[in-house]
Amino acid sequence: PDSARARAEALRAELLHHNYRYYVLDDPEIPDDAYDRLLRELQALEAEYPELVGPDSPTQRVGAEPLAAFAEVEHRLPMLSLDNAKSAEELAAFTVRVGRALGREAVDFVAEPKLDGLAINLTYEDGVLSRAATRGDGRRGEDVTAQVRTVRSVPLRLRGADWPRLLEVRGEIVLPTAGFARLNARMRESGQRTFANPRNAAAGSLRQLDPAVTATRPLAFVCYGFGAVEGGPACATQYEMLQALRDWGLPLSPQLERVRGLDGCDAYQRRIGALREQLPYDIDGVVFKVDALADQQALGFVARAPRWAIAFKYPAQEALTR
Ligand SMILES: NC(=O)n1nc(-c2ccco2)nc1N
Repeated sequence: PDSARARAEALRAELLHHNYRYYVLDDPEIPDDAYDRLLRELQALEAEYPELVGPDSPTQRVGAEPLAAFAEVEHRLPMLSLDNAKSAEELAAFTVRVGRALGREAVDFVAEPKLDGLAINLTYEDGVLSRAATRGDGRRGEDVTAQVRTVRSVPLRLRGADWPRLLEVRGEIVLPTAGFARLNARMRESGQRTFANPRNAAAGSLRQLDPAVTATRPLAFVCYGFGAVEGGPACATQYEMLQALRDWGLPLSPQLERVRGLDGCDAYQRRIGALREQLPYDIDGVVFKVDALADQQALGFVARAPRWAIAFKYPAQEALTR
């Protein structure tokens, strides 16, 4: 059934594109019912010709039967933890230390909000999502592939071209504040325990053995880095690498910026601190990373935290009665 195969491939490509428009760009091109009609046509084709079903098919978001437990997986490269700066003085000390170690005055940093969710590692092989794992202890985490496949802003297949044959993407799964309130209301109605905060709700939703339950939770994904990379374009800076991830269809923080020196970092942390309540999800600070990858290599790490990055933390938000 070559015509069926061709039709299924065309539908898959079209549905992946519309999923990207809606869930990653938040800018759909077609109405929901048109999307559902395409999805139902593909589901019917795949039911008639099961050999057409691939792991990147949008019909395979809510996948297999739940496993009895989570498998453990080892990250190809450890997932780092971040050193904290809790004051403008400590942030200044970080930028001075970095400038001195690099023998340079104004160092460029990549700056972004520090999302307060669950850190995960996505593995794309030949452009197709092959595995997702929690951070765990930094070296080993839990295999949550089936659960992460239900998160619509995680692409099942990379867009664009010349992506690396192996690409590990690091990011945060969050439960946006609006969805968190709706979820707790649903939990109360069904007599279940509510979640204390969106971070616990995201972790609880991902660490559900049954992916069908995860699929009912309004989770979002924002990527902020990469792990093992084999092949693909050579990038000299963190910012270039993040733009490449964006081109391949991965969602980045809208507040991602490049800033210069202490003044740039300080202005950024003030700006995001003023925006904090308006952001759609919880953040517990901002993160600054030295932009040039050669500088990151030169600075290396202390224990597990890199010398080339710092998290500037805000005071904990008053425990809002959500
Ligand atoms: N949570 C969060 O938003 N993070 N976490 C990192 C990170 C952790 C280790 C290296 O980078 N970066 C950002 N934006």
